[in-house]
Amino acid sequence: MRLGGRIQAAIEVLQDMESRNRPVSVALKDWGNNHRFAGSGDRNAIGNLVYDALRKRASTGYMFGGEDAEALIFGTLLRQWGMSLAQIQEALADDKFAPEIPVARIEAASQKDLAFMPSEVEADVPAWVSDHLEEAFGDEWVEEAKALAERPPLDMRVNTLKAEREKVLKQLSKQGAKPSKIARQGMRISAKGGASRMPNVTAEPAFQKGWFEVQDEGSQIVADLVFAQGGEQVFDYCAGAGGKTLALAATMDNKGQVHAYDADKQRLAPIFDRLKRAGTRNVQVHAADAEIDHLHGSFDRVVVDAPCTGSGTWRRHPDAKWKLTEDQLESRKLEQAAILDTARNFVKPGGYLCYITCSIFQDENEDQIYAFGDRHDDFDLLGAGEVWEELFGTDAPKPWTTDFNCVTLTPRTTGTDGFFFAVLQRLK
Ligand SMILES: C[S@@+](CC[C@H](N)C(=O)[O-])C[C@H]1O[C@@H](n2cnc3c(N)ncnc32)[C@H](O)[C@@H]1O
Repeated sequence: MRLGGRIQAAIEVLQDMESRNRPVSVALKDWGNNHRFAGSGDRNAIGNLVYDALRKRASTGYMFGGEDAEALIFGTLLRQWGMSLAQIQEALADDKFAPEIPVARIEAASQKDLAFMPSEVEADVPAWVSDHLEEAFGDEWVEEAKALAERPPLDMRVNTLKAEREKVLKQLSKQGAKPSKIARQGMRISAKGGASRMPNVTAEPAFQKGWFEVQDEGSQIVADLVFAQGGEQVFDYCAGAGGKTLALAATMDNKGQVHAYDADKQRLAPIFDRLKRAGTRNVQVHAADAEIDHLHGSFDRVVVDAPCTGSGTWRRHPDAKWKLTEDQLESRKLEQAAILDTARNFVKPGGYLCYITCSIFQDENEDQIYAFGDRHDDFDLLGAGEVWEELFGTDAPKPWTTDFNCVTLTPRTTGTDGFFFAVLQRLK
């Protein structure tokens, strides 16, 4: 396919997503199934166009006077793919699959006065979200939000149970993998622009052999901040598909025990294959409440990687940014408080309760921790900032922190997805 056909396809995917209220991944997959002739390069380019368009939906819509699919896709070519109108015209000339170029709209958008663009539009977030971001980041909230509207890199974590980072980096050097700036076992392939493709690293023999996992650097860092030590008893209470479980087991060098539990069996299901491939021998998986009741008061560390709005992952899931509602945020907050209150029972006296979210909203983060402290005076909030310096030194990029206790990672500060980490110690 030439660029014209790809543009037309991206417009159709956005329209389909909108009219049938479907996730972007489903609309893209459906388009692929209905257009079997399209090669992987075409699918990738169409996906890039659609995801980039969603990342800056509000600001592009503002420039074009509407958030319709035509405006968003041509706006993406101009703003994010760096093409001029003349270049677009040249690329689409004599392409019978190309849509008509909205020349007048593009010219008007290029001349639009942006001086009065509302902050939430510049930030590319829903209007109701701006208060939450301002609460979290003060005057810097727009810059923080803008960094969440950029393309993310591909991050991987080396599985130290099977390989050393140097060795895996060598294997992936052709793909452009470099050591991460913060995570000690991290590797990164940076995002490039336009129709560029991320390599399919899971097809690499090194992945099949379990030498590395695909995991955002922020997720690796918060797993590291748990500070699990070999020989300890650790409970991953919201284990999901096991991203943190695998990282914890590797940090502990297969010594001690990691117990992995999730209230949702379906989410837990992939963990078994992943554990096998990674060569972990110290993980017990629990899919039923009855299996964990007797574990009260027995853990050195309990990790609550809580269900949340996922606002820290909007670079990777830009459609979720526009679908999130205040009601959903309120529901997540109630769940988080209830899970913390239950999970604390598993911590032994002197042990630690680690709270993680992939959200950047204070109401899901600091506010939850301070409210938990008010409800339970047998827990003390410790300084995660000190653990940070011990693990990553003082030269690495620093997270956002208001009090040196709780830390918030963001694309702008740490170059990672947005994550929150806090640790409390059980006193008695
Ligand atoms: C952020 S995800 C976990 C991601 C996972 N730890 C990882 O690193 O890949 C949150 C998980 O919490 C689980 N969850 C929701 N409510 C729960 C509850 N009441 N008890 C335990 N887990 C719960 C969800 O099923 C979901 O898998």
